Amino acid sequence: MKSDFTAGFIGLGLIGGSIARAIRFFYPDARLIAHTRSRSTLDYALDENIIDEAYDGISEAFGRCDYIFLCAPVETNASCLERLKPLIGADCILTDVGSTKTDIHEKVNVLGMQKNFIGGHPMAGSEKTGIQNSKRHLIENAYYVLTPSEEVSQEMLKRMEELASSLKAIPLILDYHEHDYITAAISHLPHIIASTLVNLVRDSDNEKETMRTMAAGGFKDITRIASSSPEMWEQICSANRDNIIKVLDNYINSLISVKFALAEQDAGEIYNLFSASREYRNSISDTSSGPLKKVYAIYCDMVDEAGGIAALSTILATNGISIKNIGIVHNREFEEAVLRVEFYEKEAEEKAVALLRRYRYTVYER
Ligand SMILES: NC(=O)C1=CN([C@@H]2O[C@H](COP(=O)(O)OP(=O)(O)OC[C@H]3O[C@@H](n4cnc5c(N)ncnc54)[C@H](O)[C@@H]3O)[C@@H](O)[C@H]2O)C=CC1
Ligand SMILES: O=C(O)C(=O)Cc1ccc(O)cc1
Repeated sequence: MKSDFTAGFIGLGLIGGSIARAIRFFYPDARLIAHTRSRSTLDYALDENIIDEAYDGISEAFGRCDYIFLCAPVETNASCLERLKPLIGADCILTDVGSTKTDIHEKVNVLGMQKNFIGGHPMAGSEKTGIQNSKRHLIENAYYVLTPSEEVSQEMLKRMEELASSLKAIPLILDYHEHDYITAAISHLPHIIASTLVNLVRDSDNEKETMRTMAAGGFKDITRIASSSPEMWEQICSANRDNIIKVLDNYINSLISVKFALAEQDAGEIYNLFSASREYRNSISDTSSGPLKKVYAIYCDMVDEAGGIAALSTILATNGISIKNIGIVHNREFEEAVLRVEFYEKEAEEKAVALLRRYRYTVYER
């Protein structure tokens, strides 16, 4: 794969910005061009050296691209295809990052653009939006689903897989219908559940807002994604309506079963609910790839148990590194107890490893 390619971006927020940053880092000779809705995003991207050229519309310049990434909300991505059709070259890989795939594939089929289109969906991200929150590490170790059109050549698909791998993501080829059923269950329904739960609490609260005040760990854990972009999620839900309705029906039935079990005082059934979910949830690794938050943790040999935590956290704090979590771990993986230190982001983890090694700590990265 050549390294001096041109990549175009339409939409340059959390996901587009993160992919552009990763390309800039791994391919310093690549040329990056972009169009987004707001001029301030383009100016920011130019100032931060994320892109080389900015355009206020989908101009002829996109005809020079070896890759075009559609990184706007899903309806906007599909609506750009018609304008791109006469511009793109025969070897251009046209891809998107949208959370739904059937809608855009159907538009590609109608327009006869199957030879160029490989659907894409990096299974990474967060409730945040905008290029200011983008990070070159965002897609690292995350599955990057690819849904090639039937007419895409093996050579083009290989190029796209190689690009995703070289940006440190893990390509995973899926049929686009299957993709949309899977994401309805593991991503779209959970967003609906989080938002309806938050709104239920808001509507059930008293005037003093005691529920809001007391809302604790578990509630916050499962409702983080209720802070996601309404514009983006309305479009995802509309585009994947049929699949979401199917899994929503199953979910409503399971809630009704819980209600019956409670009414019937069926303790066994309630116990089974929690024990089955515990077993399955524990089998999903928090460090594995996917839309679950990535964990940036390191392990250090303890120098002395009593002052160990204090000494290490002082070294990190005085060097401007924030700790998300710190604690002593005893398990079979390590001979002696070790300190587990968790960070908010990859950069902090990398800085801490280098720093602690300079202080002669033995550091394990897992
Ligand atoms: N947020 C997440 O965690 C993930 C989102 N996605 C998908 O990625 C896409 C982008 O999402 P984010 O980056 O999170 O959103 P974002 O809100 O951070 O960025 C969206 C970008 O699209 C631009 N845009 C919006 N309407 C436009 C228009 N009409 N013309 C040109 N540009 C326009 C905005 O200016 C912005 O640059 C969506 O399709 C979403 O389904 C995929 C994986 C994860
Ligand atoms: O914030 C989270 O945990 C997410 O679920 C992020 C996310 C949002 C949309 C996607 O299509 C994929 C991942």
